[in-house]
Amino acid sequence: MATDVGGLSAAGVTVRNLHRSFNRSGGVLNGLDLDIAPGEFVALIGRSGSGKSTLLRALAGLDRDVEGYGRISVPEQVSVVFQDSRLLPWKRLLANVTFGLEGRDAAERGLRALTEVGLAGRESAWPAELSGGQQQRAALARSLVREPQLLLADEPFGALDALTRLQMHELLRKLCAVHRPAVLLVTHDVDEAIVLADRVILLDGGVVATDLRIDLAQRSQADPGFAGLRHQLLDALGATGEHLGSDFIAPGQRRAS
Ligand SMILES: Nc1ncnc2c1ncn2[C@@H]1O[C@H](COP(=O)(O)OP(=O)(O)OP(=O)(O)O)[C@@H](O)[C@H]1O
Repeated sequence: MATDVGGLSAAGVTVRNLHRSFNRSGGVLNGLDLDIAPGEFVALIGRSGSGKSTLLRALAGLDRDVEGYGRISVPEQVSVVFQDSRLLPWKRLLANVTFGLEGRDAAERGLRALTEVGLAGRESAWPAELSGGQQQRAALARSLVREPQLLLADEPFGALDALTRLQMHELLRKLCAVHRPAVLLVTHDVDEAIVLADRVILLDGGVVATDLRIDLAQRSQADPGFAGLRHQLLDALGATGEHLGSDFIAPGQRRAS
C-alpha cells in the first residue's frame, strides 16, 4: 500500500483516485478522494452496497487486491472495531485486550484500558460472561491500548439496544477526546453520525457525494442545528418522505440486530 503522498501528515488519512470493483458489472469505488486530518472524527454513511465497508477494509489493509487502484496513505498505528467484538472466546478479558501487545507493561496498560472503558475488575472474565455492550467496550479497550493514530469502526454499535448505544456514544466521545485518534466510523444511523462526528461524508456512486461539517454547540438532538443537518443528510440519501428506504436508520428508528 502506498504511504508516500507528497509530505502530507503521516498521522492523517489521504486517499486519492481509489478504484475497486469485484466483477465486470461496474466499480464499487470509482476514483474516490478522501482526507481525514489527525484527530478528526469522520462518519461515513451511504445506502447499503455503496461501498462503505469496502473503503474501510482498504484503509485497514484487509483488502490486498485494492493495491494499484489508487493511492492510500494511513498512519502507522491503525486499529479496527467491527459490529461484533471478535474477542477470542478461549482467552480471558485482559489476555484479549493485550493480545499481541509487546513490553513488560502490557498487563498494566491492558488494565488501564479496561478501566477507561468501564470494565475495571472484569479482567478475568471470559468473553461469554459479558453482555453485548460490555464486549464492545472490551473491543474498544483492545483497540485503544495500542494508541492508534487511526481508529476504523464498521458499525460498532449496530447490534446494541438504544440505551446501550447512547452510553457507547458517550464513551467513544470521551475516549476520542483523551486519545485523539483520527476516526472513520461507518454507520447506518444518521443521528449517530451527527452526534459523534466532526464531518459526515456520504458515499454514492463510488465517490464522496456529500461532505458536511458538523458544527453543533451541544452534541445532542437538543441542539437547534441538529434537525437541519439531519434533514440535509436524509435528503442526500434520498431518504425523506415516500423514498424512505430500509437500508439506513431515519430519526426515531433503530435497526434490528
Ligand atoms: N469480497 C467481495 N466479493 C464480491 N463482491 C463484494 C465483495 N465485497 C463487497 N462486494 C460488493 O461490493 C458492494 C459494496 O459492498 P460494501 O460491503 O462495501 O457496501 P456497504 O456500503 O458497506 O453496505 P452495507 O451498508 O450493506 O454494509 C456490494 O455490492 C457487495 O456485494
